[in-house]
Amino acid sequence: MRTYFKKRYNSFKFAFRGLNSAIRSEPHMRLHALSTVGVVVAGFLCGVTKIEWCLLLGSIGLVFTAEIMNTALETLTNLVSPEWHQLAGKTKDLAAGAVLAASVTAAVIGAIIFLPYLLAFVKLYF
Ligand SMILES: Nc1ncnc2c1ncn2[C@@H]1O[C@H](COP(=O)(O)OP(=O)(O)OP(=O)(O)O)[C@@H](O)[C@H]1O
Repeated sequence: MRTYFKKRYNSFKFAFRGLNSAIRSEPHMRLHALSTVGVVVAGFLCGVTKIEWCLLLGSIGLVFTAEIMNTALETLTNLVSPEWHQLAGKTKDLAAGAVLAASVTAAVIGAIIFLPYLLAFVKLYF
């Protein structure tokens, strides 16, 4: 039982190490972190509903997950194929495509949620 908990503890430790490494070494991750702060502040300012919070947080998680998987695949590709190879390029392009798909989805969800609040604000004050 003690070994079980020790193993789970180590798994979390390694996972947090990966998250920390991604945030420290990837400029895109810092951009995502900054966008996250912006979205959370905007969410509080607009007073978004519970469902809207869930959609926003889900989108944030989706983008972070895609970016970390992209970093993992880039790192592995650099290890396995540091020299130019068509398949290495394809792997990196696919991983980058996943980040783009997640980011566009998050941007559209953000626009659907925040635009009505923005329009209401504009109508009220202008
Ligand atoms: N070993 C390789 N063989 C073939 N093409 C590669 C290789 N490495 C990179 N490429 C091509 O160059 C593009 C950019 O690769 P790079 O490793 O610079 O990724 P990046 O998207 O700039 O990463 P970062 O997230 O660090 O900015 C890849 O998407 C791929 O098309």
